[in-house]
Amino acid sequence: MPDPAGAFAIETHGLSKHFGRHTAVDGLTMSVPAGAIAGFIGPNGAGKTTTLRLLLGLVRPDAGSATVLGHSLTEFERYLPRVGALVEAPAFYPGLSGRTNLEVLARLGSHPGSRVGELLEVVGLSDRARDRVGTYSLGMKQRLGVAMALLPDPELLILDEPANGLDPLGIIEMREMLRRLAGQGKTILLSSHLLGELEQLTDWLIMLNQGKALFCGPARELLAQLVEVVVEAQDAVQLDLVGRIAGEAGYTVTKEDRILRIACSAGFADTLKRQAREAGAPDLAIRVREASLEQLFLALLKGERS
Ligand SMILES: Nc1ncnc2c1ncn2[C@@H]1O[C@H](COP(=O)(O)OP(=O)(O)OP(=O)(O)O)[C@@H](O)[C@H]1O
Repeated sequence: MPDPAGAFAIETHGLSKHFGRHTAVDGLTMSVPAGAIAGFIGPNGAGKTTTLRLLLGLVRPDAGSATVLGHSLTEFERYLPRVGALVEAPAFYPGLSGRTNLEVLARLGSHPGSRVGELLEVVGLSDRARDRVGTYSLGMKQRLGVAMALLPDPELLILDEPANGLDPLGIIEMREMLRRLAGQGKTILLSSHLLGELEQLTDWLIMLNQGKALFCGPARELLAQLVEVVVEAQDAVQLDLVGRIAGEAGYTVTKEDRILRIACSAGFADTLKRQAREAGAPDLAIRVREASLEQLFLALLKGERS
């Protein structure tokens, strides 16, 4: 959980990065509280990887400022030793075992080699630690990449799509591992397109679009912005009527057999119930529940584009 003292592990103010005439990060202001598992979401090309690379000192900003673990981006040598990252596909020696790869990296980075066994355990690779990395599956390589990021025993972990290419079991294992690491007090910032996964894992969310933050705050707060109204009826005419009311109000309506799902504000859910009754559709079963992160994501993007 985020640090109750309210300290931020990451803060950016008006951070910008251009590539030629293209603006990848556009005056981005965001924060990640210490101790949080923060999800970084946004459509393809929103600027997530570029932001993570800026935070890691891999590219320099054109404007704006940021602090990581209390130090300005310009003092990256002061905070980078306390940060573990998996941003680009990690490079390993394919002919060496997972264990030897980590031992070599520990020696190169002057990290204690005694941590290697423990880290292989943490990422669930102990059984295959003596096999050559060239024989590892994509998921095993991802987990070895996380072990590599953990070598310096970092306070902050920055992971770009760590569940990329993992099978469902691998995704669950990654989730449990990240929870364990957060339980040790580490701050984790991870980008992902797996919104259902982030919904289960994160307590803080940053949603990026075209290099700007559409939302930055507690995940609960974002999820509370939208509800899902589920309307059931035997009579298709009544369902169509409700669908029309919601559609005319600009909300997205999904229809499945005799069920309508409408992602809308809590206030509109009450309006919808009343209008449906008044319009002569009294036999509807209407339930209101919290919307999913995926619905919110689509609603926020739709709002931006309209
Ligand atoms: N080195 C670069 N040179 C030129 N353009 C770049 C470079 N890196 C990123 N971009 C551009 O900046 C924009 C943001 O890219 P970025 O990789 O940060 O997005 P992203 O949110 O991580 O996307 P995805 O979800 O697809 O990984 C894109 O339009 C991309 O083409």
